[in-house]
Amino acid sequence: MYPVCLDIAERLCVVIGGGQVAERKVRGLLISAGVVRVVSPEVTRGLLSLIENRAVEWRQKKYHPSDLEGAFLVFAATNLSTVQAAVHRDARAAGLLINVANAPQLCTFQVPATIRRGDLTVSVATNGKSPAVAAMVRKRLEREFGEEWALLTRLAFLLREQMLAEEDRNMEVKNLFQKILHDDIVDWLRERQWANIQQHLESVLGRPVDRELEILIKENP
Ligand SMILES: C[C@@]1(CC(=O)O)c2cc3[nH]c(cc4nc(cc5[nH]c(cc(n2)[C@H]1CCC(=O)O)[C@@](C)(CC(=O)O)[C@@H]5CCC(=O)O)C(CC(=O)O)=C4CCC(=O)O)c(CCC(=O)O)c3CC(=O)O
Ligand SMILES: NC(=O)C1=CN([C@@H]2O[C@H](COP(=O)(O)OP(=O)(O)OC[C@H]3O[C@@H](n4cnc5c(N)ncnc54)[C@H](O)[C@@H]3O)[C@@H](O)[C@H]2O)C=CC1
Repeated sequence: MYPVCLDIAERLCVVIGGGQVAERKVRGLLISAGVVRVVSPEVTRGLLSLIENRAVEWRQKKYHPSDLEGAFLVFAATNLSTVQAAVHRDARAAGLLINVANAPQLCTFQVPATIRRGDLTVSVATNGKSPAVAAMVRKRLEREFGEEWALLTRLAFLLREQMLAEEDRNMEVKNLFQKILHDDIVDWLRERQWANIQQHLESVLGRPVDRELEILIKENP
């Protein structure tokens, strides 16, 4: 398995099945701004409320190959192995990326356990060997990585944007971030110790960082 981050914004993701597993996949897709179509005679309460809010399209019927038209990603998440096999076969034939919830060996992609802190994403996979271990590691990461990591990522982005706009930059960016990113800055961000952050950044960069900090503070008072 080779991990990648897919841009699914505004792309159609078709989920066959409407149980708990389908619902979990749908929620993950919506977080990443995917356009979701669910095909299933029945759906969970959770899916129903997403459908009622028009966050998800529902084809209230059994799977038919035409349901895959226009898809970028396909998920087979029914409880019937014959349906699972048919969706897998049709998606493969159409050259689509396919996740088969009951058959890791048939998946062309698998879904990792994931935490998100702003633009920071941490995903955990076990090559399909133990999703429960993946979920366990995800829970640990949730405790270890708080919302301050969203701030750190945002701040680094604001600083990096400026660095990349300047000339003679490549070596510099790497060296500067080695100096900027240490454990203390994570603590300062958690505690909103803006003065310490400002002092540290200005001593490394040798320039004022009022603009970047103003943006960050406005977003995270
Ligand atoms: C291959 C893969 C395909 C895919 O779905 O993408 C797959 C396959 C299977 N899962 C099964 C079971 C469970 N899956 C979970 C949970 C999750 N499963 C997820 C991913 C994956 N599951 C992919 C591999 C990822 C990896 O590399 O590890 C997570 C990470 C992501 C997500 O689904 O969003 C999400 C946790 C999210 C989180 O908590 O953060 C739980 C726990 C629970 O439900 O609480 C159980 C019960 C306990 C257990 O079995 O371990 C079964 C047996 C079905 C049966 O027996 O009927 C199969 C089929 C098989 O293994 O044959
Ligand atoms: N990959 C994963 O993370 C996990 C996978 N599984 C596997 O995922 C599958 C689904 O699990 P659950 O959601 O718990 O099952 P479930 O029984 O709650 O839901 C099955 C869904 O499939 C729908 N369905 C049945 N026939 C259909 C058809 N012809 N066309 C379209 N939809 C149809 C049903 O209406 C129902 O909504 C099972 O095969 C299970 O073994 C189970 C746990 C975790």
